[in-house]
Amino acid sequence: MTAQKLDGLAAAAAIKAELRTRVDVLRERGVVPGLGTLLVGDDPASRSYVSGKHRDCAEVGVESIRVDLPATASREDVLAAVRDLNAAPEVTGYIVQLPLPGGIDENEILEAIDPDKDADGLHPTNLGRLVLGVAGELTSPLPCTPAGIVELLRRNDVALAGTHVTVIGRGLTVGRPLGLLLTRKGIDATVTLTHSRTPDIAAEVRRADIVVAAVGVPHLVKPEWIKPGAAVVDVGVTRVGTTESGKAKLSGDVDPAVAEVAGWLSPNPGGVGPMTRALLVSNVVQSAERA
Ligand SMILES: Nc1nc(=O)c2c([nH]1)NC[C@@H]1CN(c3ccc(C(=O)N[C@@H](CCC(=O)O)C(=O)O)cc3)C=[N+]21
Repeated sequence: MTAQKLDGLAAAAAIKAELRTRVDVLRERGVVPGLGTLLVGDDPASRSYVSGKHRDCAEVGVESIRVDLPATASREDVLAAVRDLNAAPEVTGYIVQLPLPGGIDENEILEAIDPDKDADGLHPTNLGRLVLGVAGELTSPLPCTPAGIVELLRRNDVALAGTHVTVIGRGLTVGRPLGLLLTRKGIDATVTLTHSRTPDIAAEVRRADIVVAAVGVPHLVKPEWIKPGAAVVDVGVTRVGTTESGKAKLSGDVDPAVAEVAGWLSPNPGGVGPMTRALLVSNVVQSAERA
């Protein structure tokens, strides 16, 4: 057996096509959505992610505003840049690329973002709205990777209601908010949220209908762990070296042999990454529509 591919590039392209129509409607009303990015330092992976976000915006007709600070920037420099982005009328939503260089308190920076311009859905007010709103429509921005995972499954007709989902990883951007999202009314999955101190992760994965791996441990998830036919979503990426031509060699959290047991598998790259970016643009368009 070989798993069906959860194609993130295809799903992201469909979402971006839908967003383009919404952006055209906004522009006719004189509203131009704009995404700001704040990047501190020169980590090559972060640079490449930020460039990808600007490319997506251009495809959809969203303006983008790029602010880059050197790795030596102080807490005050970063807070000043955040205040400028909060005040800039052409920025309808923005992100502060994580991780920030050591010594800068990320939570303090996230709290300084205007929640109405929080394109990542990581401001405490918006995370709080996700906690408070178990049912009904949420108009606040959702964290992009969790929302992208749910969209990727939905667009591939992988049912969520009544299923058991095991999430590996409790990080701020994926595991923790994903647990909240999947247990909302209308989605109705049952979630086991595992982490580095979980005694037997393999046992928690074995009973899952859907597995989401978001830890950044190369090939952690083994085929013997997977219930035959389960859907497996590979989120983590780790640089494991460089090719002869100098390109980064990347490894996901899922052993490729899982494809022989799983019913669905998201490739990595080409799975969750493009979905994260599409949902980011979606948050920016949504905030421009609200304004
Ligand atoms: N405030 C903040 N928000 C984020 O959303 C955020 C962040 N900080 N810090 C880092 C992580 C990582 N992340 C990725 C997004 C897209 C790809 C992506 O599109 N990857 C491509 C390949 C990468 C490439 O071609 O360069 C793929 O999976 O196919 C990867 C990683 C967002 N993050």
